[in-house]
Amino acid sequence: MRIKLINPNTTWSMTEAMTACARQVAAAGTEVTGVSPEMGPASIESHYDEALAVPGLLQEIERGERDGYDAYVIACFGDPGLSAARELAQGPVIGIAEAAMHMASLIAPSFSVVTTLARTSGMAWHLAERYGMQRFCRNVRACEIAVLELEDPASDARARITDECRRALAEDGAEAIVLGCAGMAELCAAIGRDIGAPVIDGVTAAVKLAESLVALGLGTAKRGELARPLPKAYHGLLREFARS
Ligand SMILES: NC(=O)NC1=NC(=O)NC1=O
Repeated sequence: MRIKLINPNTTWSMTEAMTACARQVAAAGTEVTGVSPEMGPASIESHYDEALAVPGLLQEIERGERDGYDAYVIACFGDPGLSAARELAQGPVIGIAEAAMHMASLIAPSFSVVTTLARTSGMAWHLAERYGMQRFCRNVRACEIAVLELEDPASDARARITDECRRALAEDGAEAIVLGCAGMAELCAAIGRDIGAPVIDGVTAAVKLAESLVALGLGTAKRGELARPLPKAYHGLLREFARS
């Protein structure tokens, strides 16, 4: 099977890192292709960034449909454009926040999210509510690390994230941790060993969920809300999004 992993931000080094993590867990018969859109923000740290990431993301979904991909992963913790992407896709489209929260709920009665900037915490709380995860989610903690700082070898990002994870276990009563950024995927295993508790990265969780759904012959339900968008005109820069 072929899975298209879309990092909605335009930082290709981050795309390559998360795709490598995805390929490490992918089954033998699964081909994972990682891409960033041609247009969009270098990182997604606000509602504004998220809104401007969606057109490029949807372009990649449309291209994926044309190229015959079996499933998609939206690899940004805000799950940007998830429902719109599901309207375009025949196969499953999995957001990393939804995937990580559901996986955490299967192995622990409670989890805390450890994320980047405090200003994105509200978005994580909103997703927990939207996904019915309020009774599991004990807290959303921010390390005040910019997304692209995660890639800086000179940054103390791993130490700061690990310390916040420890505080989540001690203070929130969380029994598992959900990493709140695709850029943290490479740190997941090491942090899990350091803190002695399950740490879930949404990128790898989403790849395995996508694989499972495809293996079960399950795709996006296309009868109602997630049916293909209706044909209509789109103007200006969005002109190319018109479909017959
Ligand atoms: N909470 C986050 O920082 N999410 C993210 N921003 C990105 O650019 N990628 C993410 O996963």
